[in-house]
Amino acid sequence: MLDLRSHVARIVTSANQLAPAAGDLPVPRAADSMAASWRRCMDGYRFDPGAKFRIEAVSDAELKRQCEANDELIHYARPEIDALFGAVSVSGFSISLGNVEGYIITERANYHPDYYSEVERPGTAWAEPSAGTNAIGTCLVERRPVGVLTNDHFFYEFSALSCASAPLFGPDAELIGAINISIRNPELQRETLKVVLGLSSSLADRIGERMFRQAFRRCFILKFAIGAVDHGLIAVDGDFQLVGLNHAARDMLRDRIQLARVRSLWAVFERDHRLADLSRLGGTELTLHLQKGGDAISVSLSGPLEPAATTAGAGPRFTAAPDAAPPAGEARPRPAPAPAALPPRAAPRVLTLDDCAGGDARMAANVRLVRRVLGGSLPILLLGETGVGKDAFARAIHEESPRRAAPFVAFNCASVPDTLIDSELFGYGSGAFTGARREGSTGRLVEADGGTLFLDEIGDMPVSQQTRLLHVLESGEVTPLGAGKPRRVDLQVIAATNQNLEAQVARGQFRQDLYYRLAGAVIDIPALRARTDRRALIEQVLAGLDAGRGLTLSAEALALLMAHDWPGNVRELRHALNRAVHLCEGTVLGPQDIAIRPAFTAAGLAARPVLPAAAAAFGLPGEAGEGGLAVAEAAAEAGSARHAIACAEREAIVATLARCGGNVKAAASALQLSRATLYRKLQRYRIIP
Ligand SMILES: Nc1ncnc2c1ncn2[C@@H]1O[C@H](COP(=O)(O)OP(=O)(O)OP(=O)(O)O)[C@@H](O)[C@H]1O
Repeated sequence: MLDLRSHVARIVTSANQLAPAAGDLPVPRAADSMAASWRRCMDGYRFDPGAKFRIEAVSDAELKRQCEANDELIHYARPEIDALFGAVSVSGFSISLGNVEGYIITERANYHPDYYSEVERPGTAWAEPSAGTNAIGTCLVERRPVGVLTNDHFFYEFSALSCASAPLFGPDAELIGAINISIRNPELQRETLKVVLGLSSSLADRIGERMFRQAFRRCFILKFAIGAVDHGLIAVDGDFQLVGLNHAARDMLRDRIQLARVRSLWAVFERDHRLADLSRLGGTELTLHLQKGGDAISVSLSGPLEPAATTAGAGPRFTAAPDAAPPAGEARPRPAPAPAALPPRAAPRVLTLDDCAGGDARMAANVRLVRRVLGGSLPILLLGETGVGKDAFARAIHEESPRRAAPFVAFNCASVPDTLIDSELFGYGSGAFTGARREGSTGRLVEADGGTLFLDEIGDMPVSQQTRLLHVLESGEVTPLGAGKPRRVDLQVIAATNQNLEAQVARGQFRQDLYYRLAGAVIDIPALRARTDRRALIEQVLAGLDAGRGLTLSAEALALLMAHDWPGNVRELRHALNRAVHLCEGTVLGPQDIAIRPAFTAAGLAARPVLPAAAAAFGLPGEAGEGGLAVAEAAAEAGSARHAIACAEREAIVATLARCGGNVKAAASALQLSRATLYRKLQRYRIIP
C-alpha cells in the first residue's frame, strides 16, 4: 500500500501518460488499464485524488425502492451469492450485488474486526462518477470484468480494499448490474486478485444463465463455448428460429448474425439433421459447425422448462424486455421442476403468391405482373425495405413457376466476402487457385440451371462481379474461373435489394447496363406500415407462430400493433409476435406481451436530427454523425423500435444539457435521473468520451 503522496502522484502521472511512468515512482503494469478510468475521474468527473472522500449512500426508503425495482435480479443472484459465500468463508471478505446504477442492493460480508468498514454496506453508491475508480463502477462503465487492487482505487480511502467485479447481463443482453467480491487485506497480491476476478465472472455468468433460462423457459436452449468464453446461450423455438441470444452469444456470433441479418439458427450453424426433432434431444451434447466452413463447436442442448402451451399453474412471467417489470403483487417466478417438450409444430409453410398478396391492392397488382412473366427468362427485380418479404416473395415465385421442379438457388451478395463472390457464384475449375477444391466447384449460377437464381442484396455486389454477371445475363453462358470452356445456363434471375439502385447508378456504384438488364419486371413491395391489409397480415403471422394454441390478440395489443410503424416490417412483426407467443401465459396476447412502444414511432423519431441548437451548443454532430452512430451501436441488435427510443433519449439529454448550460447536476435533476445514470447515458451515447 502506498502512502497518500505516492498514491496521488502515481494516479496523476499515469492518467496523464496512459502508460507506466518513468522515474522512481512504482507504477505497476495494471496502472495501464486503470489509467483510462483515472483520467475519466479527473477530466470527466472533476475529482481530485488527494481529496478526502466519503462514500454516498441512499436512505433506507430509497434502498428499499431500489431493491424492489431489482427484485428479479436479487431473486436469481441471492442463492448463488449465498452458495459461494458459504464455500469461501474467510474473514475480510464480502460478495455484493450492484444494480446498473452502481448501488449495492444486497451483500454477504464476513469482515475481520481489524478491517471492518462501513463503506460497502447496501445502499452505498459505487458508480464511477460517484466513487471514482472502483471495481463495480469501472466494470459498469467498461462492461467487462475489472479487478481493482488497493491503490488502484482513485480515492485513497479505499486503498485497504481490493475488489473484483464482473458485469451482469440480462436475458436481452442488456447490462443490469455487477457482481463484486471484495477482500480487505492491504497485502493482497495482484495474482490472487485475478483468481478472485475469475470467481466473480463465473458467478455473474451463472446468474445470467439462470435468468436467461427462466426468461426463455418455453424454448430450447443451446449452450456453447467459443475460445475462452463458455457461456454463449441461444434460445430457439421449435422451428429453429432464434428467439433470444445472451450477451456472450451476441458477442461471439456478432459478425455472422449481422452479416446475414438472420433469424434462423441455420444461418449461424450448418444445418444438422440430428436436430430434426428437437423435442427428443433434451440434454444432448453435440457438435455443430459454424456456417461457411467455420469452427466445429460443442453445443449442449436442453429442452424447455415449461411446455409452450401451459396456462394454469405457471409462475408469473419474467419478461426479458427492459423496463417490463412483472406487475406488482405477483410472486416471483420459480423454475419449473420437470423439463417438457414443446408441442409438435407444423413445418413452416412456404408462402404462396396469394399469401404474399394478402388483401393489399398494390401487392395484388405485383402478383398479377409476376404471374405474366413466370418461368420465362425475363429477370425480376424486387425492391422494398428490409423485412418486407422479398425473399419470401422470390420463393413463392419459384414455387408457382414452371421451373419449380428445378432448383431454387439463393445467393446473398452481402453475406459473402467480396473475394469469394467470384468463385461462389461463377464456380471454378480444378486447381484454379491455391486452396481450390481438387474437383473444382460448379458455382451457384450453374447449380440453378433450369430453375431460379435469387440474388439477394444485389446492391452490395462489387462492380467487378457486376460486369461478369452482366456478361452471363447477356450471353446465357458461364465460364468458371480457370475452366476455359463456357457452359450454357437457362435460368430466371430474381434480384432483390432494399437500397436505392438508381441512386447507386448515379453515384457510379452500380452499373447502369446491369440495372436495366435486371429491371425486367420491377416489383415494389410496400412497407408493412403502408399495407392496407395490415390487420389481416398481423393475424396471419400470429396464426403461423402459435403452434395450434389458438392465441388471439386483445383489442389493446392489436391497437398497439396497428399503431406501430414497423421499420423492420414483417420480420420485426414476426419477431415481436414470436416473442410474445413464448412469453404469453394464457390464450390472449395482451399489450404487456408486445415489446414495442406506441409513443415512439420509429420513422418519425429516427428521422429527426438532434436539435441543431443543442448540437451546436455542445459541438456535437447531428443525428447522421458520430452521435447518431453511437445511438445506433448502443441499440444494435435491439431492433429499430429501441433504436428510436434511444434517439429520443439522446435528443432529450442533449437538449436538457444545453438548457442547463452544460451543468450535469442540474441536467440530471431536470431529467429526474441520478448523476451516475446521466453520466452512464452520456458515455453510452458518446456525448462525452
Ligand atoms: N406475407 C407474409 N406473411 C407472413 N410472413 C411473411 C410475409 N412476408 C414476409 N414474411 C416473413 O417475414 C420475414 C422477413 O421476410 P423476408 O426475409 O422475405 O424479407 P426481406 O425483404 O427479404 O428482408 P431483407 O431485405 O432484410 O433480406 C420472414 O420470416 C418471412 O417469412
